[in-house]
Amino acid sequence: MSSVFGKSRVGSGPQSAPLEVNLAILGRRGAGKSALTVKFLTRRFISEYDPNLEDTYSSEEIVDHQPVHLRVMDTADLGFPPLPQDTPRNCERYLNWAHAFLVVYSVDSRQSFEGSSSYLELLALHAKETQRNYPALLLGNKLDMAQYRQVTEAEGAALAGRFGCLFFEVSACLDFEHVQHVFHEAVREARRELEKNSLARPLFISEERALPHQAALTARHGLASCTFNTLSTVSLKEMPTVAQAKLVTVKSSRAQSKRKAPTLTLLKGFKIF
Ligand SMILES: Nc1nc2c(ncn2[C@@H]2O[C@H](COP(=O)(O)OP(=O)(O)OP(=O)(O)O)[C@@H](O)[C@H]2O)c(=O)[nH]1
Repeated sequence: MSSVFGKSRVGSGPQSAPLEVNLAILGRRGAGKSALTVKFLTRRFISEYDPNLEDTYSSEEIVDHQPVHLRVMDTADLGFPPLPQDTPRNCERYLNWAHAFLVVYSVDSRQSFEGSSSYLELLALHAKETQRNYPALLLGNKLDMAQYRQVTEAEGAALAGRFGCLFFEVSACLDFEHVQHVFHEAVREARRELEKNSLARPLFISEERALPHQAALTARHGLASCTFNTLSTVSLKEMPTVAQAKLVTVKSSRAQSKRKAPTLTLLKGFKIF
C-alpha cells in the first residue's frame, strides 16, 4: 500500500482498475480554488499561496466503494493587459480535458459570483458546441465568512438552477468531510456522464478557431482569448502535464524557525500550516 496525500491507494488489478476522472476547478482569483483543492487533498487549510501557479494533482479515491483515480486541475486564469486580470484564457486546456467542473465563488464577493456566472456560461456554450453534457457543480466558498456575505444562498441556488447544476456552500477552513463530499459528488456526476456516453478519457484536441457563438460570449463577458475545439481538421496536442501530487519538505522560513518548526511541508507552491 502506498499513499498519495496520506490516502490509501487501491489495488489496480483488472477487476479493480480505477475509473479515471479529471476534475477542473474554475473561478475568479481569490475565490478559494487552491484552498479547496488543498483541503480536499491534505485535509488542511492553506493561508499562503502563489496565485500564478496552476497545477494538476492526482489522488486515489474510493467513491461509493469504487476506486477512482482522480486528477484535479487547480486552474489559474491570468489575464494580461489589455484584458481584465480575471479574463479566462486558453480555456481549451481544461475544457477538453475535464470530465466535470467545480465552479467556485466566494460568498463574500459579488465580483467572484459574477465571475462564476461567466464560467458557467462558458461551460454551457462548450456543451452546446460539442453536443455533450459536462457536469458542473457551483460552490459558494468561504461560508465561514457568512457575516460578510455579498451573495445570498438563494442567489447561488438560483444561478445553479439556471444552469442545471448542483449547488453547495462550503468553507475551505471548516470541516474536511463537507469539502470531501462535494468533490465526491463531482466524481459521481462525472461517472454518471461517462457511463452514459461509454467514453474513454477524451483526447486533448485543439483547433485554434473561434466559433460564431464565441463572439457573442466575448462581447458579453470579455472571454476574449478562449478558443473552442471541434472535431474537424484537428491537431492533437499533449495532455496537460500532471504534476503528481506530492508533499515536499523544505527548509523553513525564518518566521517559521522562530516558531521552532524546523521544516515546513509544502504542496508545490503552497505553504501549509
Ligand atoms: N476565511 C476563508 N478564507 C479562505 C477560504 N478559502 C480560501 N480562503 C483565503 O482566500 C484567499 C484566496 O484563496 P485561494 O485558494 O488562493 O484562491 P484561488 O481561487 O486559488 O485564487 P487564485 O490562485 O488567485 O486563482 C487566501 O488568502 C485563502 O487563505 C475559506 O473558505 N474561508
